[in-house]
Amino acid sequence: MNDTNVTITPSRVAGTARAPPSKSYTHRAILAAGYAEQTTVRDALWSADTQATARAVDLFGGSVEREDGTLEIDGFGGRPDVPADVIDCDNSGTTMRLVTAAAALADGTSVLTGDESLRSRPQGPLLEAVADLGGEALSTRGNGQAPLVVTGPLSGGTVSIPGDVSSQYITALLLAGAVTEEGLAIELETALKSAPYVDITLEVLEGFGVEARKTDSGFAVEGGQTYDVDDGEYAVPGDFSSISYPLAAGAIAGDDGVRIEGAHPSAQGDTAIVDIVDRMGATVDWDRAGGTIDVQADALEGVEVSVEDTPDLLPTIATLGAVADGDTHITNAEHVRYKETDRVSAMAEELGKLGVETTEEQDSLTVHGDASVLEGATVEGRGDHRIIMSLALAGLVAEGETTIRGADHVDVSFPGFFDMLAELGASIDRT
Ligand SMILES: O=C(O)C1=C[C@@H](OP(=O)(O)O)[C@@H](O)[C@H](O)C1
Ligand SMILES: C=C(OP(=O)(O)O)C(=O)O
Repeated sequence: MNDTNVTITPSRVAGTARAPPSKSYTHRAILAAGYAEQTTVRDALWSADTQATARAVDLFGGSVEREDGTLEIDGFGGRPDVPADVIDCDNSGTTMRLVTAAAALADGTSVLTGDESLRSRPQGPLLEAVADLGGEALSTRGNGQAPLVVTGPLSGGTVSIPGDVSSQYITALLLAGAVTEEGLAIELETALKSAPYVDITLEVLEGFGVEARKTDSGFAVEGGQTYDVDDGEYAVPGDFSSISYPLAAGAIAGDDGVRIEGAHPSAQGDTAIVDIVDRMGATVDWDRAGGTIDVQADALEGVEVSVEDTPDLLPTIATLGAVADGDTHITNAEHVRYKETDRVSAMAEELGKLGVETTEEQDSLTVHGDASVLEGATVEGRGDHRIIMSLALAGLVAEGETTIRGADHVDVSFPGFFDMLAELGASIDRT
């Protein structure tokens, strides 16, 4: 992995692209199916990250079989077995958080690790929550980062947790809480960032017949519940974080229009990208019932956008801002620094190599847009799928050649990304 460089030269794009299935829904559906008896998950995303969650379900005593986009999942019988091996969550934060809480249900000890990026991301608040609930959860280095050692079983109770580091802690506790004896009440110590991701969790739980709810101070889930989906089948909707890339490509280089299929409404906060591209000046039409979005390029103008609810859109918006005229001010962005890379700095520095001026603050990124200054250069993908895909968009308009190093990492969320871009007409050379 990470050996492929991709070179893009200025291109116009046109035609139809299909959104890959949602990564967030797929992770949750795989684990929910692990808690259930037998489930068919249709239209699942099979990417490096979702495969990490499938491996965890296997290690907990379930089984995940794949045929095309369909997963046949046998659950681990309500409570996970103690894994016979270390759980390697690879690059996936969602896997590590969701699996940590699941491991705390097992009657014994689980060990979780991941790649270098994942081993630098914050797990401390979730470890403390597990410990407060009567489990044991340690960072081997004592720095709140993986490798993690988690010992269960915990039986539930009330726990408080910050809401401004990762919403995945809440998701993890809700998914596990449903099969504890006592259930869980989760009290938020701060306002919740990335809140729509918890809405996705509530939607998936409902789909699996599990009741969980918002409370005045946070969230709650009753214990002793059974995961069971109607007709044994769960279907995953299209991914709006992934849709942001063909949508932005159409907005900056789609003179004859780009159509995106598989764009049905769901709880995803990242549907906000449709409105953002519209506000910037592109022509956009979302047929929600038909699940298609049509976008056509136009002169774009800078906007102000809060990414409080939509952290994964920051890299896409930063590239749109670089091509737009005037400043794009991306606010409420501090939690975007805790991803596969510090994406605020990563986008500032890599766009800078293409000649784009930015102003970075702890909680915001301002991109001083001017398409005429974009000039091709060699940029680093930094092992971060969203940085790679967003820099590829900039390559569509930067003069000369833009080479992205380590471009394979798109397989984390969007394995066919460069094929899609090439099919839309982008000039791409892989070496
Ligand atoms: O729960 C999820 O599926 C996700 C939640 C978000 O993370 P945070 O809650 O850590 O911001 C998001 O950035 C990530 O890509 C997926
Ligand atoms: C941050 C992301 O995912 P995760 O937290 O699961 O690594 C992402 O997909 O952008």
